[in-house]
Amino acid sequence: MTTPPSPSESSLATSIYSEAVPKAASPAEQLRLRQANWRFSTLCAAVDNKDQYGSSSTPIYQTATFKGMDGQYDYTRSGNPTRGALESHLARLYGARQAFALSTGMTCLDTILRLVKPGETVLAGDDVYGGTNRLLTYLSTHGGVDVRHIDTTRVEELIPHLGPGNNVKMVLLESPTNPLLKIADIAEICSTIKKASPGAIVVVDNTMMSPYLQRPIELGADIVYDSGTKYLSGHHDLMAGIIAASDPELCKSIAFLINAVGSGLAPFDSFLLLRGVKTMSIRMDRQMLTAQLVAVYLDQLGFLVHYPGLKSHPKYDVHWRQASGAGAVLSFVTDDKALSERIVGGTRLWGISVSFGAVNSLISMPCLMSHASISAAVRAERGLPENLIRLCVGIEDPRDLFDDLEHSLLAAGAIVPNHSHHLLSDERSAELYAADPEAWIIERAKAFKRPRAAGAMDKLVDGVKKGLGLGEPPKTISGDIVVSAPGKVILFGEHAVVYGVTAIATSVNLRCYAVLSPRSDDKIGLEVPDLGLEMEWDIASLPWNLLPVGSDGAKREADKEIDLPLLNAVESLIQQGHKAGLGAALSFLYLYMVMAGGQANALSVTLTASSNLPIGAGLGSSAAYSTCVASALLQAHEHVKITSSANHLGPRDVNLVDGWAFLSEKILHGNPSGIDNAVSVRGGAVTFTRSVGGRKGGMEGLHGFSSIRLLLTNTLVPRDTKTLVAGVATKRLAEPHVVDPILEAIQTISDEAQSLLGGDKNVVRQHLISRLEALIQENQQHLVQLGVSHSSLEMIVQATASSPFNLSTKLTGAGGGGCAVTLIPDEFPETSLNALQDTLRNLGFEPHLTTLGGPGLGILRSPAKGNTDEVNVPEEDEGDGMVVPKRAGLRGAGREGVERWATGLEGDWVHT
Ligand SMILES: Nc1ncnc2c1ncn2[C@@H]1O[C@H](COP(=O)(O)OP(=O)(O)OP(=O)(O)O)[C@@H](O)[C@H]1O
Ligand SMILES: C[C@@](O)(CCO)CC(=O)[O-]
Repeated sequence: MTTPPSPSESSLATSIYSEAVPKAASPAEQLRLRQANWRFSTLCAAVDNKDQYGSSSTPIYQTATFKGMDGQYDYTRSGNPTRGALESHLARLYGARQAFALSTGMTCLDTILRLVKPGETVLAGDDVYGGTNRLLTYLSTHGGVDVRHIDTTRVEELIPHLGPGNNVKMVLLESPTNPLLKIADIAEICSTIKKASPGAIVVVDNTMMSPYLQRPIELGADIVYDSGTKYLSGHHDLMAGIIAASDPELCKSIAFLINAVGSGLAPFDSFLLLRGVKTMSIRMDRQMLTAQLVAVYLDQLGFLVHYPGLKSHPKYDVHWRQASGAGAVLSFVTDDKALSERIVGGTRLWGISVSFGAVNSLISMPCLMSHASISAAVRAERGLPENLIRLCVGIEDPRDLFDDLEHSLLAAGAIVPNHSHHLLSDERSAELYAADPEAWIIERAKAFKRPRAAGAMDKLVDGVKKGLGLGEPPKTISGDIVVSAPGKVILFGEHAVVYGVTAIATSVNLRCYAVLSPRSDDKIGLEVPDLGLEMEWDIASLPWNLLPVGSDGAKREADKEIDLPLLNAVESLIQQGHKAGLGAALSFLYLYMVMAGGQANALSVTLTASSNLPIGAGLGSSAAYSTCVASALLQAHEHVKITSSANHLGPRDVNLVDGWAFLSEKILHGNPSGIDNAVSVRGGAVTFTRSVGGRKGGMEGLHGFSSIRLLLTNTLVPRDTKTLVAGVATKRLAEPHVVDPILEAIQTISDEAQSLLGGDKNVVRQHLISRLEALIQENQQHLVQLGVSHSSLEMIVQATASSPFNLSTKLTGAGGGGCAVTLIPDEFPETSLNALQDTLRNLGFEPHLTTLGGPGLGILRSPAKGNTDEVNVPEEDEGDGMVVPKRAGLRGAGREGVERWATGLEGDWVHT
């Protein structure tokens, strides 16, 4: 494999400026001619700025109007000095008479298409950008224009449309096409069109190349346009489009339309684009070098790769005749849509995004993202594979990009270690990379292979390994498992509930969400973006030998107690700087192991969890997380199944999840009562009594809760439930005569609250509220006596109790900071509620009104088979409509976006 010539060395990159300098010319003339010979990179950087103060960078003329009637400019819609400077700079780069800067690439196309009249024909490629396709479709349905999509990589396909009497006004080309990197012979098409249809205009969307690599006007095209959002600006910090043309009449028509419509680029964006373009060639050189390596690597691994830098590209010669580089976008097929989703979902450095051309590397599945606005049927007709992955290479260090991509390919099962080749040693890798990057990447790729492309040697080695009981393909799940579970508010009885006192709690509308996704590299992974946690372990390295003999994975019953030697061994595997991360990883890994029951039954999976609950604030974030972990793992082992007809989870499943979530809570909390997980799994409002010392426990639904308004206020003081629960235990041991009467008093409070909230129709509303307020105050006093309040909580108690609010507040959950809950009576005015929230905010707290009650555990049921290929992407907006692999979507959603992410998923949620 040979690397194509560096673009800066290519003759094409310099050809348009190679005028000879005559010896007899004057110094000024000599300078002009020398400048005319400047190469492309020099032209990019050397902006000809004629500012009156000699400013080095072109100033931003942020003005709509200009004074006086006889100046060069009057109104920014018609012209602006910053835009003007950009346009003359770009005209030189495009080798065109004139360049125009517009608001987006699509605005360019819109402007150009206005040159076509109803009844005329537009011939366009069949692998055009989705947005282009959308606008062309609109033109044909609303503008009476005959739009025909043909394979423009085959000139002969154009011929039938150019017969005598044809009405072809415009031919629209992309080369290379996006995302299949097909090549059209621009010069040949131009000459064919000019001969057969002299009046037709050839337009080239040059965005994939930029004027640095390809200048279609020199090849005979009439108009070229580019999305300036891509390589020209290079940082994805602006939107712009450029049109360039040389025919004076065309230039006049385009200028007329831009002024008439008002689509010229704004001054500030013109400034940014002018700044970006200065580094275009240097950015693209770096991007292309890496793109070539990526293409060689994937090709070497046996994927079908589309990239004109590969000699195997069917139109390699045509491309290199008309362009001086292969660009930095490539695509490859995996033959499996789910596999592609796993690859895309597993990368980190390669961001998931539409668009391309910026300094950051991107990965996407065009059929789900940039080309989603083309229907699945049309995509199939045009040979756009659903599993196609597009890579847009940025300027990062190639070694980091390969580490990331390789990790994801391996985890997804797209490649497996190749037994006949060893991994490159670090020294050899460094040596080869420095000496010959292409040789380095070929060697690197040899250590892996595609699973199905096993050679005879591999088969032999695999066979021997299999015979030894090694080398079985890793067990995994068939698709993503998606679950969610709510947090809770305890209204009465926290802490006391640990000792068998009744507590009253309800779920909140804040939830933890989790995706369990398959992987194929014999590893297990955990990603918790809320805690900045990303970990993975080799399944074989887990302490399986510590599992009790006879564990077989058929765990239908949850373990009641924690196996401490196993827990300690698991803990020693976790290197985590902070306590929260340690707890989350420990409970996950422990449950993972005991639920599998042994290595033979272990599944290679990654759990991704994220929550919009404040973590460690007393709202049961750990129980919501535990419920998600338990329910996802139970489904993975098929102990809990959602049938296509079920509209809720049955009691057996609910109890099973609850049991395992409780075990996880034991790891996180030491001695939990079980109320948090009970509410998280079941949702709604309950009274909960733990079974202690032979006394019967139980749980009952409460229905008088939903109409009561509660204000939750987060003190933002971090605390740890485990420590607080242990503190009460110590106090009780030391002073039972103090603690036991408190527990009894709390029982009395819960009893009264239960009868008030239990749906007794005879209770007058006003009486109900005022009694609940009194009970809240009493309960808070008892919690203070137990030593679990905090000065921040007391501040909230006082602020809410003071005039004019006169409200009752107590801590909720474990206390020691965390959240306070305030009862808001029915008649409490909105203005006062706002004033109260302002007061609390001014004190440095975070108040929010929450909806109480609502569903417990939710499991996402995938859409029925048959519909799965039709992704529900809004037609009108490429960006918002993007469908991202579930795991990556959850990872990137953030606290604000997680609920939107969940409701936007394909399928329906089945709740308890
Ligand atoms: N979204 C999450 N992802 C992963 N782990 C979580 C998540 N939320 C909570 N956890 C785990 O739960 C621990 C917090 O539990 P803690 O009991 O201290 O708070 P809480 O459950 O919010 O409060 P309370 O138990 O008083 O209601 C974290 O340290 C972490 O280990
Ligand atoms: C403090 C506590 O009562 C509630 C924590 O949300 C502990 C428990 O019940 O597990």
